[in-house]
Amino acid sequence: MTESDFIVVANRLPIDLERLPDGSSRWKRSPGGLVTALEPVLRESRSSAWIGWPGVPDADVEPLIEDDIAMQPVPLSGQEVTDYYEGFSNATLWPLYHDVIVAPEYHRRWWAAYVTVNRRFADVTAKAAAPGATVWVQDYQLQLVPKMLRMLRPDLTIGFFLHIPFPPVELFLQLPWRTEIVEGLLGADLIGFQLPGGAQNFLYLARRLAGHQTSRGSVGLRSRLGEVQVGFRKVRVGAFPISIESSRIDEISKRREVREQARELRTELGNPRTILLGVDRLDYTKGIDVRLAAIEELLADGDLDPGEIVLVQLATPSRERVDSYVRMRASIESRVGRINGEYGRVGRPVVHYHHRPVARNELIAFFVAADVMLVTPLRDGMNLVAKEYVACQGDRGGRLVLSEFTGAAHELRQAYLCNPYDLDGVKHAILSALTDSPEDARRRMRAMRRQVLSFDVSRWAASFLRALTVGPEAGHTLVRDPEPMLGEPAAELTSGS
Ligand SMILES: O=P(O)(O)OC[C@H]1O[C@H](O[C@H]2O[C@H](CO)[C@@H](O)[C@H](O)[C@H]2O)[C@H](O)[C@@H](O)[C@@H]1O
Ligand SMILES: Cc1cn([C@@H]2O[C@H](COP(=O)(O)OP(=O)(O)O)[C@@H](O)[C@H]2O)c(=O)[nH]c1=O
Repeated sequence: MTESDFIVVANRLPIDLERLPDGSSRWKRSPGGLVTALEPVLRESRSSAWIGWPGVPDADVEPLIEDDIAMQPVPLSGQEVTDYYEGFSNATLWPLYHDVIVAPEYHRRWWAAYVTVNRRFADVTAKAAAPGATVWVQDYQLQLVPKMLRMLRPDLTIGFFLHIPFPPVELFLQLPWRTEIVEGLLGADLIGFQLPGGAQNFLYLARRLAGHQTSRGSVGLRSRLGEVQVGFRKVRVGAFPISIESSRIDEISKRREVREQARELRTELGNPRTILLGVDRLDYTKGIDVRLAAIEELLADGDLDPGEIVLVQLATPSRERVDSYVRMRASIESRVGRINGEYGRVGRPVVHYHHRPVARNELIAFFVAADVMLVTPLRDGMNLVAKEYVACQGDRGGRLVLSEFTGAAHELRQAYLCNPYDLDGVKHAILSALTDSPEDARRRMRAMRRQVLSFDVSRWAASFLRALTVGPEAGHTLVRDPEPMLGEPAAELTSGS
């Protein structure tokens, strides 16, 4: 592989290797919003590469070019998939960073695998980067890579972006390896979070846990970066809310064939008066159970007529061997069965539940067909699905019910916002969305479309990379606390991110 000037390093490649029963294999698109967001960024930049895991254990894959993107696979053994990916990444960090919705597990063996795999990613990147290259490390699976890479290649410019929430300080402090993680991240020149709250939580930890001087002023969106003084280096910390290819999705949603596909979907669903839609990876953070519980109660209360509405729930399989995911799937599927058993008729279920990935263009037809989109996570870094729905609405007044605990809710203020822990509040938001006047719904949607169409994914990438390579607006005065760490309550904490 030739050396690259710009490298994205992520746990996954944008394509996953799929092993077929006949022993052959093929590539398919990887799940999740990280890939959705970064794929267009990389497709547009020359002399670039994407370093990541090809999605299956023990895959011996040569570097390849796919869809104009040069890819460098990093292999993981079966045991590493268990300990680093399913274990430390998705049964320790993922629940810890998502408000401990399920209890995080702390195992030294998983941590050791996390260190080993992070080192492998750093080694591969150090070999692939041209002198003075820019490297953009992604997400919670690779938080040690910035420091490891800086030690190997001090000539590189290193950025890091966290796609999931950075947790409140009190929760982060549970982590036995908290200082190593903070110091790992501080190997970067710029650390990006989805929201200012996450950046501020991190600044607090850099000061109190690692004893560095940091700025104290508040961090702004894409501006007013914070700073951490690490020896002679200044590390900047900022908030860069991620987005989507808004105009492309808008354009696809207006195509005649997509509109036709949306009409066919409505017909296939029995021409209900109202189509409600949920689109998620099957993850306990997404609050699929919350929206099902709300719909079940609204049906029981007589506020929804099962003859008039259908809920389509598309649920992509995700992390299927992690215990909490296995339990959540069983409980969601049993609730779907109960709702249909109670309120469906022969050939007319109320909930259409599909446990499979849906291709992007097909998904857009669902967004066009849906009258009400239900996005009810208990916590979510951003939630690109909410933005994609908005981008697909054209001049229609589709209605978005949106959890306050998503990153997207900080930008989409005109959605029907709800607290997913307050079931009555969720029911109320759904009923408001259903009964609001068409003019009001259109007014809300117009405002959200302005936001989504102006702040698209290329603007997200450009703002991060400009701050990384050119340098941002100056930060604030640096301050060191008299006593590094611990135990005392954090006075200026912002919860979540
Ligand atoms: O790779 P997986 O374990 O299958 O998980 C898929 C991805 O899920 C997460 O996505 C996040 O990134 C989105 C884009 O920034 C954001 O909108 C969403 O809120 C996040 O949950 C995860 O962070 C990725 O690393 C995974 O690839
Ligand atoms: C269910 C489903 C989703 N997609 C696409 O995946 C991403 C999901 O991104 P989001 O930020 O909402 O959440 P996570 O990253 O998963 O935590 C979005 O672009 C969806 O359009 C898909 O292509 N197919 C699917 O079936």
